[in-house]
Amino acid sequence: MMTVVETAVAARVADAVKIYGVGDTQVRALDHVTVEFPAGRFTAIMGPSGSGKSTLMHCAAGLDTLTAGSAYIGGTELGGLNDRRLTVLRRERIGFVFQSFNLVPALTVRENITLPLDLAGADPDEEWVATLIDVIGLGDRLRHRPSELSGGQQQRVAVARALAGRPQVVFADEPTGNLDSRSGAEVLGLLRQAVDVMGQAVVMVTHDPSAAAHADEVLFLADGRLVDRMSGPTADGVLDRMKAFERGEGR
Ligand SMILES: Nc1ncnc2c1ncn2[C@@H]1O[C@H](COP(=O)(O)OP(=O)(O)OP(=O)(O)O)[C@@H](O)[C@H]1O
Repeated sequence: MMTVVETAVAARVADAVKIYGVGDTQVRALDHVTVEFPAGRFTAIMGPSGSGKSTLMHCAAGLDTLTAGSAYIGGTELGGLNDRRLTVLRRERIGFVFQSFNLVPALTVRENITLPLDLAGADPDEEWVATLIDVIGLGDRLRHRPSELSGGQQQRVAVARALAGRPQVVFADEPTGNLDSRSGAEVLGLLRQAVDVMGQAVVMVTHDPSAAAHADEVLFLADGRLVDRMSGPTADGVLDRMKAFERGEGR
């Protein structure tokens, strides 16, 4: 019997076009982008300001809709879903980490972590939640509110929340943008662990070459197009590539 080895795709966009505005003010934020985000891999998205990184992430995650082309989470095409089903899909199959943490102030650390499961009406897998709490190192802070935590601690809670439902893919938008380098490195280490130990798919937008160096692959966007990719990135390698783009090479 033949064995077919397939890399599962956690998320992808095909021939994605996103146009904002009309007439003279029209902006083509994505210009025929095709990209796959494999399961069990950490992908970073880089590029100059305005190159379409956030747009790509938002459209891939069903937070915004494409003008043309298609976006999939696993085998599900997002364009075919109504608002209600899209909301359910985001809640059950995608984890989000934002630059500004976005924890619920009135809830405790523990309640924030299990919030996606509570909203989905799912019973938390207590063993899994305990593992996550252990990994983020905040076991003694479970009854605290977000305002009682440092930025780095809050972002570690946000990562645990994103992982709590074992989603098909985690999208992280500048997760280290508001953190000092040490807290940032802790958060990146957590995301890396989620990929290596849990087989999680992670997609991260970042401006920071040393953050991107934690990924398995870096995708480079310029003017809404995918212009390059780098496997096994190093911070220096990514920085050199970014500088080359700024000089206008390789477009
Ligand atoms: N809601 C919107 N309305 C109009 N234009 C928009 C909108 N959102 C983004 N754009 C434009 O689309 C282009 C891509 O924006 P996007 O935010 O995806 O870039 P980015 O690479 O994430 O930038 P940054 O690194 O500055 O966050 C930019 O020219 C931006 O001005």
